[in-house]
Amino acid sequence: MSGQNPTHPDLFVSVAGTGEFSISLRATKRFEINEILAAVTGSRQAERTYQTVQCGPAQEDNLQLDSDLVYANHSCEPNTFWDLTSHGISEWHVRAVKTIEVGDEITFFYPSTEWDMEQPFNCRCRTASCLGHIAGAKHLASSKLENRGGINTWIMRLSEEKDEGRVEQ
Ligand SMILES: C[S@@+](CC[C@H](N)C(=O)[O-])C[C@H]1O[C@@H](n2cnc3c(N)ncnc32)[C@H](O)[C@@H]1O
Repeated sequence: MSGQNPTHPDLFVSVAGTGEFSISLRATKRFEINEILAAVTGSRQAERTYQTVQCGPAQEDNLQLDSDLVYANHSCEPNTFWDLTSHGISEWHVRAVKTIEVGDEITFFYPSTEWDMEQPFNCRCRTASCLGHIAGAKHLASSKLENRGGINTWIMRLSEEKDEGRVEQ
């Protein structure tokens, strides 16, 4: 749980009870734009939960993270991209898309990995471009996803197939 046995204390730690969320992930070092924070590791599982990260186009493509990355919250203006596009799990990683200062919350855009979330929520990221309800990419227009960038390619593909009426998930 939060605060116990941190997995990457020199990079980030989970913090309980500060700000908007019960648990959030905070940087313990500064990261430059495009710097890789950490590998995304865990075990594949068929069940999708609010704590899994989708790692491919199928309903069964889910990853139960085995690190403090599991505490990363969603933001509509995130400071990281979770690149799970490569076929090899060993290449999956979290990359900074903004400069991240020590103490900043580390966030990512959940619909960049999640097609249809198990547990949608009303977003509390408080950013100017907040989308409000976050339920996964399936519930967003593909044009919106395209314009913002930082979306895994298989999510973009599902979104285009949905536009063409070819996906029923
Ligand atoms: C994997 S957990 C992230 C850590 C979580 N904050 C915790 O306390 O365990 C994902 C859950 O955090 C909450 N969450 C994450 N980002 C959020 C946001 N921007 N607005 C509201 N709730 C959010 C939602 O309940 C979501 O299902």
